[in-house]
Amino acid sequence: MRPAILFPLFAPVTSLPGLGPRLGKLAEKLAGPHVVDLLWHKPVGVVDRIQVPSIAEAPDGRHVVLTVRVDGHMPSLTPSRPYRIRCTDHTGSMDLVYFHIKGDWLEKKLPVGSKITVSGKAEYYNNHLQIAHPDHAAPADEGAPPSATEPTYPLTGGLNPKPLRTAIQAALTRAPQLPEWQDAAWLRARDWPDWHSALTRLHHPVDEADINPLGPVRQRLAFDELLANQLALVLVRAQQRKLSGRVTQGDGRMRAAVAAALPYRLTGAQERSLAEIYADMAEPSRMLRLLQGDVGSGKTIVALMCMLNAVETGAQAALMAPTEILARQHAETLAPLCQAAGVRMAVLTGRDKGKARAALLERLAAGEIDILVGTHALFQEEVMFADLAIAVIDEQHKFGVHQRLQLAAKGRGVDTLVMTATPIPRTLTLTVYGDMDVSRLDEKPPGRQPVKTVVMHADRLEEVAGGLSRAIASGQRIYWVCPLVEESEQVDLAAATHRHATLVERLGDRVGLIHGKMKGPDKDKVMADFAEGRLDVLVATTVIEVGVNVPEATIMVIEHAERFGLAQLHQLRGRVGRGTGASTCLLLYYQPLGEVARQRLQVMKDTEDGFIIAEKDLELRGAGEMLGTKQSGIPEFRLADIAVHGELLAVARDDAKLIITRDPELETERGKALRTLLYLFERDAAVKYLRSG
Ligand SMILES: Nc1ncnc2c1ncn2[C@@H]1O[C@H](COP(=O)(O)OP(=O)(O)OP(=O)(O)O)[C@@H](O)[C@H]1O
Repeated sequence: MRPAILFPLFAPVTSLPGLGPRLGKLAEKLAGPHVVDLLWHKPVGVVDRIQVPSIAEAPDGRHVVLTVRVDGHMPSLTPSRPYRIRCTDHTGSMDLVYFHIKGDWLEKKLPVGSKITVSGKAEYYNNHLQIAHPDHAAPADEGAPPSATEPTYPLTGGLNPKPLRTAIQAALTRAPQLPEWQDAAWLRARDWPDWHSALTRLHHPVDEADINPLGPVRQRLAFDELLANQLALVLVRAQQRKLSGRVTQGDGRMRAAVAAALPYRLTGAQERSLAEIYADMAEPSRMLRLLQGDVGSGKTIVALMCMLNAVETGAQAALMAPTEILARQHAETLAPLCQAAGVRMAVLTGRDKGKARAALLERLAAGEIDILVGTHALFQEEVMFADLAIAVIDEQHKFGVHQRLQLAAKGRGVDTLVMTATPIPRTLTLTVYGDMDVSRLDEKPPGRQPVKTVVMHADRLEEVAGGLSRAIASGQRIYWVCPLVEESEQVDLAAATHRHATLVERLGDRVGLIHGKMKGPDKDKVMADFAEGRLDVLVATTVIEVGVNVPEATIMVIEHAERFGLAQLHQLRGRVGRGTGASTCLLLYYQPLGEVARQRLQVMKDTEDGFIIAEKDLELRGAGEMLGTKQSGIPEFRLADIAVHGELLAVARDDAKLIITRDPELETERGKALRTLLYLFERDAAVKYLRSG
């Protein structure tokens, strides 16, 4: 359970002064639901104010604080004119300027003849000093004048700097002194402050160094966050090791039957990865291995072979996919091969209900199903295996680390193989998977031709559509991916429906539409129609993003390509070029491209190597945005920035391993402090793996 000392930090943001229900909602949107989230909200700049003795001495462009006398109010006469307050001192006059406000309340607050302190950016118009929207203007004898330096924060519409700053300052007063979890010698060597001082300096910066990502304050806090992340992963891993595994070594007969039925030979990379996996399965400890293979590298057959290795011993295997479409597709690919090997395979997704489902579960529990393919429905409690020996999880980062273990818990000594096509740069792999063993499919099946990628403005849409009718006439199949509209499936859908209608008009009725809101069986039907050639064109929202395999499809059109993340474009493009035919990918953009957008699309033109694309993406956009979506499973760091703190990540990994070797249950003084660190960064689940956790 979370220690009491942290309770104040996990109170809702609305418990902070000034954050009522309305502003509270905005603060939550901006930073997160808890007080601690405001502490993690980093300043982006520092206002550096100077006290000036008189109007004549205020330097242009600087933030100044000065004391003046109110001479008169000049209300705005038309909406386009600002409200002005004329002020003077013994050296001259100046104006306070307010746009778009009715200033009645200002006359009361700053009455004519009163002495006031004002603070804001000094600007000269026609040699006359003015301060537009001062951040402070109050009677000189009322309250403290603003401090010399003040942080500025990222904002969201409707939440002004002042209430946000007040709330963050209040959050800071709730931050307790916590026992030190970092190694004292390491802190001294780096000259880093303790946690509380670091936070205080972050939110009361004296200069730019206090908010600079490479300064000691940010580095300390980033390292705390990275250590929490790595420690949690190491604990999960250690937990896996504690559980006993099993030795799995099939006799090879089923695999031989499948190999004989395959229309191709395995690539060198597939053989190599399989050898690694078999060796791992033969060890008495549990396997926890990542199979990383770029789009179209042939992971599915590798998955089947490892599952057969287990089935040959009389045990069972599970293959879990992130979506219904993929689960069904895997099942379809595997069915003929399973049949050839005399293996009983079944599919279970959320869609299976009633009697059929009950019968399936019964057969599974009785050991009459050898391989179960499905979606996260496999996690359900009623799903019980007779003897599960291996769980293969496709595109695991859509699931969580803990879900992965949940599936492994359905058997005795279950080996886990996680498959991913998302090319995650090496630095980031660590944050998602920690120190998993990795097998790589770094070679594509022979005969693949490079996908020709063309970037063009959408005003050539007509031309593109014309080209498509020629392609269809020559028997090609086409994906048409519709614009991605952030956070609005509804609008995505409208765009796809509209595009479908225009393409039907132009190309006839062999144009299908598939989107996330469709019912499962309808989706299956459209997919099958496209895969089997009854449809020439498939208009889709991004539901086809991962894993769909129709080797005959050779053209991919992506509208509004500039809105997609590079990793996503790479995934989408990976849907073509999967057979031996020459393929093309058209990236259409609408807005004139900015420099970064242009460079990103250029990367897509230049290379098909997922790892290069991922590294470039990281470089061009920063880790936070890389995969765009929250469910990508890549932890969203609040204080660390992987593009800047990559080196610290490696240190955190080594540190975490060392800590767990020396103090596996986190029971020493430092160990206890580290538990607090895990709670602070909401890695509660990891603490549960500890004795008395
Ligand atoms: N050794 C091989 N030789 C020829 N073709 C192969 C080989 N291995 C796999 N394939 C074929 O390559 C295609 C892609 O394989 P698969 O669907 O397993 O890719 P994947 O790695 O899952 O890719 P993605 O992550 O993009 O879905 C399939 O049509 C498959 O039959």
